[in-house]
Amino acid sequence: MGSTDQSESQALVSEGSRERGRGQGRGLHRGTGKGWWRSQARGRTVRCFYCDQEGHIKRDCPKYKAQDQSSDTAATAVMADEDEIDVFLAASDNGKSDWVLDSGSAYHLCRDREVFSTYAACEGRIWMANNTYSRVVGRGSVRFRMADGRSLTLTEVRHVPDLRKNLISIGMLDAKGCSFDASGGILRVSKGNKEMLWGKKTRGLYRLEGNVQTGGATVRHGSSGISEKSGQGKQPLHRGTQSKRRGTWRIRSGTRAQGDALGYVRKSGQTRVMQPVQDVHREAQRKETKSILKSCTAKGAATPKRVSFALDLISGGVLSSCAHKGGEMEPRQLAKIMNHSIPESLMMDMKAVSRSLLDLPLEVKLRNSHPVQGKGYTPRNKASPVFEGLGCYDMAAPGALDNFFDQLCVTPQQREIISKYSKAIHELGMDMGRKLLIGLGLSGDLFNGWPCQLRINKYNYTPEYVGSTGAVLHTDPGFLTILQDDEIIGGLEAVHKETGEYISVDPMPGSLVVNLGDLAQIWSNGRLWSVKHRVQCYEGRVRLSIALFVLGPKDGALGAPEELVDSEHPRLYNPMNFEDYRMLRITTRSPTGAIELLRIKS
Ligand SMILES: O=C(O)CCC(=O)C(=O)O
Ligand SMILES: [Fe+2]
Repeated sequence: MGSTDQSESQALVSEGSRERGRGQGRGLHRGTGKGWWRSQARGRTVRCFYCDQEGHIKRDCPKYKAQDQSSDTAATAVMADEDEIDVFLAASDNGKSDWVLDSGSAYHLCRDREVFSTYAACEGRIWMANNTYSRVVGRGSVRFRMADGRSLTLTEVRHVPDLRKNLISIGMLDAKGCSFDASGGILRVSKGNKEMLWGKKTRGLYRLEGNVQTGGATVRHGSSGISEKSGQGKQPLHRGTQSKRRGTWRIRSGTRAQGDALGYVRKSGQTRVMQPVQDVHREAQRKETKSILKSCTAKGAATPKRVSFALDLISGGVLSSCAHKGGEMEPRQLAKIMNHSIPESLMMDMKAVSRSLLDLPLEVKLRNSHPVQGKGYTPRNKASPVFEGLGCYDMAAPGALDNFFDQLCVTPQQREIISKYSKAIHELGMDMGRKLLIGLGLSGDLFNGWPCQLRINKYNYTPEYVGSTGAVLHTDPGFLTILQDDEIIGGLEAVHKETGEYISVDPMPGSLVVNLGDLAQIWSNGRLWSVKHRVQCYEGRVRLSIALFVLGPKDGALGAPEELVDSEHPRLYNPMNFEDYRMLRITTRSPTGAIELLRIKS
């Protein structure tokens, strides 16, 4: 992918991590988040990221503190829930700690607070292979004494009290440059030509040959995420304070678990073929996503909240017809689509190109100008210190992309990728316009000739911003938005229409988020709803998203067509032209409520 951001490859499952401590993740983005930006962040009105009340921050939140203290209880409660393998390993834990290496987990996960040698409480969630979330309550380092006496520290370990299995993520090790070799029932993990750790196969699980070290010995953090000390004097292998069930870390192999169906090593004839771990994860994610989508589109299935908007265009039908329920329209606000027409490789290439464009010097980015504010480059500014965005207005119009390319001195190879992606995403948008009409019992080419804007959004998050807002609560003023959000860093949150709750729209690699804007609500006479959403900073790492905004017709006002207006459905909104509506929102400073100004009083 040609990315320069080392942090981005670390996670493949979704996690919203909102840290209390400051230690983790620092220094990854040197050169950003310097003094001026920090002072901006400090000046904001505070809102608790845990209970959403104003006036205090999460660290001081009484509810957060209460849950934090009760996390030990939660960890104890899961003891009764061990499966057979866990019980076996726990029972055999006579002075040895059991750690499992896992190709299905995107993070190192540990359920025991007391084994961490460094620790910062945080709040987040992690998507598990059984399609549920578990709470992340902290992160830090865990030290091991390997069987040969070397000391090893695993960093960036998430503390997940609900966990049934403690896992060392092969994906994370891979992202840190480790290589793997499995033979004779031993899995060896090396870095360069140095062996870092190894696991022995027991009942299909590779168990780390080493012991957790607790206590105050020095911890040295390596940039690789694993640090190593050799030749240390003997230390107690296992402290008396450790519980029996501590440290059941396994290496999962082959067919053992749902999220792990592929294993990390494939055999081809007699030759062992190492499959790129990232590919394995992506495949596992795809499978997981599909099964979630299946479960939530299945008849009568209880839909878990986090995927309540999930929608599969292939199995679920078109956007709006999918929203029909018992003949009645149940408007959808936001959908996550898989199985769309855009190849994942193209999405990733576009992300890589976008990242490099936003890494250009400021003076170059400023050349992406447009007479209308917000349609070209939006630099970071006082009101929005983390956000910047590049824009190509009316991207399907002749010459628009070429102009964008010239402004930013885009290379021929980058041009090809952007052109391909723009064509594909634009076609998808147009297709959705047609399908929307079909879903409403109409026909035609709804979006034909409408200007669309391509925008590449970058959120320059650093740890100081965790818990703050990257994009304020808003609705999109246009008709439809198709977003390729960050495949790793979450943060997009939509407001549930009925409950008013924030629902986090978590990353799912390969998926696109589709949401409707104000113009869709006006045009559909209230059958479709625009969704209020915002972007929060969950992690102090750069977040990147690419949006296609289908805006509105170039000329003339857009209102509900006659077919959607009758005595039972009187016209709700006065028609309006997109640009006028956009100005109305700006002048009335109404990023969410301007549509009410168009409501026809009955
Ligand atoms: O970056 C995102 O995830 C959402 C961006 C967004 O809401 C917008 O550009 O309107
Ligand atoms: Fe938006």
